[in-house]
Amino acid sequence: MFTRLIQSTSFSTMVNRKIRTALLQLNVGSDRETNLKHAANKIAEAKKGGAELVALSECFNSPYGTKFFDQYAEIIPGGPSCAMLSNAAKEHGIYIVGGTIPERCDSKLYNTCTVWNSNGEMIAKYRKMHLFDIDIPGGITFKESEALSAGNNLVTFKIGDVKFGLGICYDLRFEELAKLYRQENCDMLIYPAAFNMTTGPLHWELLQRSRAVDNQVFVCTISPARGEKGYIAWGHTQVTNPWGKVLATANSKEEIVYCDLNLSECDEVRQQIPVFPQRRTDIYNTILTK
Ligand SMILES: NC(=O)CC(=O)C(=O)O
Repeated sequence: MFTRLIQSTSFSTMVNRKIRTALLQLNVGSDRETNLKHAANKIAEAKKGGAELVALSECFNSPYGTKFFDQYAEIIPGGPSCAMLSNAAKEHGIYIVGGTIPERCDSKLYNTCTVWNSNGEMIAKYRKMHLFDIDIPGGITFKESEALSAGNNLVTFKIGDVKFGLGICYDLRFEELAKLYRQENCDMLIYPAAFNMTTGPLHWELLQRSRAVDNQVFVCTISPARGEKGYIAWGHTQVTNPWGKVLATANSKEEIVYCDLNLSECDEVRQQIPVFPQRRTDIYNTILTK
C-alpha cells in the first residue's frame, strides 16, 4: 500500500482555484458489504491526509462484468452504496465522486457515477454515455450494451470556482464529449474507469494526455487495483495537467494518489496557447453539415 503526494506547478494567488484531491485505487472483491466498508475506511484515511475531494473507481462496490450488473444494481440514491457515500461525505465534510455503481431505474440498468457534497447531499448523477462494446481477438471481448442502457446527458458540478465534467471509462475515448465539457468551461474532467490488460498498456495514458492537451483541462482517472480473476483492471490511476504532463500515476496495486491541484493552470495554458478561440468552426461546421 503506497501513499503518494504530488503538487502541480506555479500556484497563483487565486486561493479558491486550488483543491487537494485524493484518488482511491482500491481492491474490489465480490462481497458488496466488504467493498463498501473498505471504501469507507479509505475515504476516512484520505480525509486524514487532507483531501477536500475524494474520488473512487468504476464499479468500486462490485466486480465489473455484464453478468454482475443486474445482481449488484441499486436504486439511486436509495441503496447501500449511496448511503455509505452520503454518510462519508457528511461525516468528513468533503466532496466525493462516488466512482460508479450499477443503477436500476424502471426496467433499465445504467453504469452511474454520483457526486456528494460536504452535507452528504447528492449534487450530480452521470450515466455512462458510450457503452463499452469491443472485440479484440486474442485480447478482450466485452459488450456492455448486452446489459446496460446508455446515458444521454453531460453532467458538470462546481466546488467553489472550480468546474468539473464527468465521464466514465470508455467515454474517455470520445473527444467530442471532452470538447463539449471544455465548451462548458470545465477545468477538470474526472473519469472513474477500469481499463484492462489489453487496452490499458496501449491507450490509457495516451488518451488522458490527449484529452488534457486538446481541451486544456486537468484529467483524473481512477481505476480499481488489479485483481487476479474475472475482468483484470489495468490500474494506473492517473492525474494529467492541462499541458499534458502526467503528474502522478499509481502502479497496479492498492494506492491513494493525493494531488494538490491549482486549477488556475488551465487559465495560464489557455492564455498562452489560445487554441480554443482559434478553432476554425466556420470551416469545420460547413464540412460537418454537408
Ligand atoms: N472498460 C471500459 O469502459 C473501457 C475500456 O476498458 C477501454 O476503452 O479500453
